[in-house]
Order: sequence, then structure tokens, then C-alpha cells
Amino acid sequence: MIKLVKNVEVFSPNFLGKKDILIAGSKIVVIEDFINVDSLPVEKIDGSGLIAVPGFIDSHVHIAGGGGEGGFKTRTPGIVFSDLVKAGITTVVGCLGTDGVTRNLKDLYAKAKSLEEEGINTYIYSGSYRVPLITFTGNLIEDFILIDKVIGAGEIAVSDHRSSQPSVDELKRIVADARVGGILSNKAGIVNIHVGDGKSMLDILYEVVETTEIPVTQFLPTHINRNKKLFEEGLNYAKIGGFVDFTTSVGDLLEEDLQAWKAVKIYIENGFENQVTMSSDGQGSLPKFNEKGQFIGLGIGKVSSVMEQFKSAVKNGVPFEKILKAITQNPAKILKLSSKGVIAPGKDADILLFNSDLNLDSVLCMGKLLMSKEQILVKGTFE
Ligand SMILES: CC(C)C[C@H](NC(=O)C[C@H](N)C(=O)O)C(=O)O
Ligand SMILES: [Zn+2]
Ligand SMILES: [Zn+2]
Repeated sequence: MIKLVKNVEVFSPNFLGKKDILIAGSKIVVIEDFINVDSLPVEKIDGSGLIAVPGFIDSHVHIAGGGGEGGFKTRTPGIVFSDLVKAGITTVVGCLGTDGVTRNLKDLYAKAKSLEEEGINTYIYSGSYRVPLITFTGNLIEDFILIDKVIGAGEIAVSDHRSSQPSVDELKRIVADARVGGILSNKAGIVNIHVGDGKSMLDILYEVVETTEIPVTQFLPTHINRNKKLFEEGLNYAKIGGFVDFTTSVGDLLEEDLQAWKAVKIYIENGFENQVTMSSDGQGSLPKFNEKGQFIGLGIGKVSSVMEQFKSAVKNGVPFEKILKAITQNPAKILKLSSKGVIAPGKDADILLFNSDLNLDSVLCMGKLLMSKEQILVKGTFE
């Protein structure tokens, strides 16, 4: 099927101006000021007054559910397909968290396949919080080579009372295997690190980088906006070239000024606009423990928070194309999703259309319309 998006302001994330975008199948093929296809059977989408941006990439979602830190009744449900569509998320990376026992990788894989059949792009991380890592094949390198959806390992917990207290040698082996697994399978081999509230913060990552040949870019540490000290330490980590991911779901758990959009703004002002990303921790639990380590309650991560933080950034004057990079081009590069994250000929047709008051009007994923004129066109199987 050929589609033509007419007369739309394009932020690729860089601003391209008012353009026509020709889509054939799942790919963007031509972007020009004016494309005339009157002789062809083309589905026209009127982009007048609308803004086109790349589909959002959420690098950290507990798509099959998570939680459990308050006992069985606090196990969270898996993600509902249209929640992702409404959040403008066209690519998601699924992960396991604290509970790597009742949650397992086969279930995570099956949920990723389910979401893919329902209409969005999905990938997964091998592993969970704990070391030794749970894997599909018993060997992380083999997971990369044999399981197409595996693009990384995580979320591996450090500096957290719920972690497995991994040694630096254990983490070295994991990141070494992820690197080689990624190289052999032409994938990112990224290691998604859950950083907790512990005082050791990013120390173990510095130690791995300082005592091996492995580049700091092999890691994607997340939750860096979870407390002020970690937020500050992340700036030093970015200075050595590290990537930093901020969690969008924690708004009500943090002091006001640690919301993801503000963290991104400050990192951009410090020159790290190509090293920052935002992810939702959707369907993950957001547990609270008191200073004695006692569980006092929990919330649930929401994928909608990516869209909320994006809008907050724009409303607070963060340049459109800069906050966009944090949820499109940057995660695409870090996750080595080379056909994603940018609106350009040859890239996948994952495109969001916003109207002038920044409400999501349409969602195209691999060239298929999932939402149009603010109406969901494609729902999940049981929605
Ligand atoms: C960033 C903070 C607020 C939330 C964060 N969530 C997870 O890591 C996921 C959760 N443990 C799960 O397994 O579902 C946390 O618990 O520290
Ligand atoms: Zn986490
Ligand atoms: Zn998580």
C-alpha cells in the first residue's frame, strides 16, 4: 500500500520544514516539498496544520508485568497494546525486573510477539535484576545470536537493596558477553543497568570501564533521576561519554525538579544532548521503602508518562527537536535500531502526527495507521 502524507511540518528530529512524505509498505521512500502521485492508487493523509515526528522508542517497559515487592498481590499486569499507541510508542524494549522467578523470558518473548502481531515493533532484554543472569539458551552470547528479539541484557540491578549484590567481575563477564554477543549478531549488545538508591551509585560501572577494554557506551543505566545525588553523579558519568536514561514514570515519587524532562533539559545544557534518553518503566512497580528498608507502598509505571514528559518539556521551552532526540534518535542509535528513530528516506515509516496544541492526531507504525484523527484504529486482541 502506498500512502502520501501531504503538507506536514517535519521534525525528523531536525526541522525539515513543510514536506510531503511518500510511504511504500513499511518504509519512507521520498520526502519532498511537493510530491505528485495523482496517477497512482495512493492513500492520502492530509498533514496540513500537523507536525510529523518519528515514532517514540521506549527502551524500558515491563511489557509482561513486573512488581511483587509487596507480595503476590502487588504483581503488576502486562501492558495493553493501545496504551502504547496512545503514548505514541511505536517501538518498545521489554524487560524483567525484581521478580525473575514467576516472570520468565519465554513469557516476555511471547508478549513481545503478541504486541508485534498486534502492530508495534518489539525487542527484549535477556536477564532480569539478578546475576547470574537468566537466559534463553543458558549462554548470553547464544541468546543474542539465536533469539532475534534479544538486543541487550537487563535490567541488571546495582546499588540497590533488592539487587543480587553483583561483583565487579560478574558484571564484567556480563557486559563482555553482551558486547561479543552484539558484535556477532550485529546488534547493540547494550546492558540496561537498574541503578537503585544505594550510595555506591555508578561506582561499579566506572570500575568495569577503568579496568577493561570495554567502552562505557556498552551500558545504558536507567532511573538516573531517582534522587538528587544520582542525578548529579550522572553528569560526571556523561562527561566520560556514558549514556544516561531518565525514568518518566516517577513524577509523583520524586521531588518536583527531578522529573525526566527537567533532567534532560539540564543534561542538554551541559552538552550531553546525544547521550540522554527517557524511558517509562511502564508496568514496572514503583515501590517505596522507608529508611529501615520496610516496604511502605507502590505505584505502577505508565507508558503514558513518556508523552506527558515530552509535552512538559515542550511547554517549558525545551527545543522541540532536542527533547524529541531523547525518545527517538538517541535510543535508536544506542539500541542499534538503524532503521528507526529518524524520518528519512529508507527508514521505517514509524511516524506520529501532532496537531498544533500538541495532541496526538495519528500514529503510523511500519506504514500502518494505528490511530487517525485522534481515534484508535487498531486495538489489541481483547480490547
Ligand atoms: C525508578 C523507581 C521509582 C522504580 C523502579 N522500578 C523498577 O526497577 C521495576 C520494578 N522493581 C519491577 O520489577 O517491576 C524501582 O523499583 O527502583
Ligand atoms: Zn529498575
Ligand atoms: Zn524497570
